[in-house]
Amino acid sequence: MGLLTRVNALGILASAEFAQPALRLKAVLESRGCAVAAAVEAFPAEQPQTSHVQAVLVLGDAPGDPDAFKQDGELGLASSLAFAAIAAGAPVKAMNGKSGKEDVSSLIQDLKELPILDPHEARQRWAQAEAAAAADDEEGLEGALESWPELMTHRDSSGSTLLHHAASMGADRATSLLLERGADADLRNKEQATAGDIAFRAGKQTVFESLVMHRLRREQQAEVPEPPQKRQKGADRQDLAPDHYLNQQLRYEEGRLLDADSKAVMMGWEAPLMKHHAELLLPEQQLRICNVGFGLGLVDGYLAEREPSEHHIIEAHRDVLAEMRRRGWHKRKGVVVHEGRWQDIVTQLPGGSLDAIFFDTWSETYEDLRQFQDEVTRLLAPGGRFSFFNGMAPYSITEHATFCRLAQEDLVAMGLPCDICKIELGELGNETWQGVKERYWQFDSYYLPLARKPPQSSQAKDSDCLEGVKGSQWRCWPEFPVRVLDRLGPTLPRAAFGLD
Ligand SMILES: C[S@@+](CC[C@H](N)C(=O)[O-])C[C@H]1O[C@@H](n2cnc3c(N)ncnc32)[C@H](O)[C@@H]1O
Repeated sequence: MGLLTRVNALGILASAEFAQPALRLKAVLESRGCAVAAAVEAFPAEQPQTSHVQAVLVLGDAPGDPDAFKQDGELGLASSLAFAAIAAGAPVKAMNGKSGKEDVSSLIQDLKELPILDPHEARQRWAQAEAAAAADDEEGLEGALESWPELMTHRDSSGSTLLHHAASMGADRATSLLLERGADADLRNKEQATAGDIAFRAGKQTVFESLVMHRLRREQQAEVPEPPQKRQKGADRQDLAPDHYLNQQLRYEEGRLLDADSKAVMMGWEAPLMKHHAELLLPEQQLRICNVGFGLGLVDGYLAEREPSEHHIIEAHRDVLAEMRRRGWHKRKGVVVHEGRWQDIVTQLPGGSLDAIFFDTWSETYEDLRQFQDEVTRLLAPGGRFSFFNGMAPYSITEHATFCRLAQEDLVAMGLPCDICKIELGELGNETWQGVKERYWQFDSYYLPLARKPPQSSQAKDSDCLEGVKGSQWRCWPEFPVRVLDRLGPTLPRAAFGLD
């Protein structure tokens, strides 16, 4: 009861037998100024009056229809708000059975009689918790959360949670406490920034790292991978099936390769990056390289300049293969073009037959990259190098750092420690993206991964990652790949990347 008088946004999940009490309760709460997102089984839902809820009431026994709350539309929206709040640590109260119905009735009665919470008092409670979070006052914060658990899911007028405030001040103990209590680190404020993004902007490395690692551990524990976050260049929310892309007609225009939907498969601005990848993959002549994904042929051009003894190219798209033929790649000395998907080709290449591998496909997810990495260990000769276009999750630096670290952890587990070379890319400018449906990159810094298979001989130097290219900076494993002082440039809205 105390809780219901304090929250100003409540979620209700009710089974059909509790429909009437749930609707009466909703009406009385709304009359007291509390926004309600009610998902009532078998009852048409109204648009929730709120975008987040602070506490959840579960009314009734299990719903008759197991999928009752998963539907599209308002019912599903209201229930997903409630489930998200539960996941974010919101207090939950359940009432069921005959006594539950009686309890709801008396609750309604009591609410009608009770004075409405003084908004000034509510603001004071929030201010107290926010100050404790920002000051890294663990005890004060714990006390506030014990008394008012709904503060865990409260948002202020900027849409920020306590975790955002702790992160902005670099309050690491408060951040850990909030995360331990289930605070949702994915929540975005009105500027679409997560707590991690805020820590980055505020220059708080320790808190940034702990939020990234928290996100990473969740990712690793997720039974079902979360596709939108595992976004390789171009993979869209639905994770386009590769066949779909392969059946599209592509067009080469003004230094770009576009798909049928005008999404950019590859763009000329990546040329300096491709050059860096090529230089680092082939530090000397007469090495054996395999590149996956020809695109504009930029990286292959730079690789060829370094005179490899064998140059394998795997390419799946007929339009790209036609362009390669037109440009004479099939007849080049030392070049072997493998026509088809890498998934069907790499297993046929002999183990230990390559000194370097580059991977840059399109419309594939992190899972595909990980699957490819399984083959890399087998294909590389001792001392061999592996790199890939690192365009993962470009819409948020926290997400990007999470995937950089995930890839590093996956690679090291396969015996391929991976260093990161930070390249200053500079601002790309809006004009770069004109005529392209969605962006696939935004940061002024690029985190180039270079994994190496340990050499057999003990004489091999292991410091050669530090012989970086001009203007580069190395973060050698296990150093953290992203630093809060790295220049990123202005942050773009997620819509620029085709996300909500
Ligand atoms: C981003 S482009 C590569 C750009 C290239 N690094 C360059 O420097 O121009 C991606 C390429 O991967 C190809 N591709 C996509 N999926 C593939 C797959 N499963 N196997 C082989 N090639 C694939 C695409 O057709 C496209 O040519």
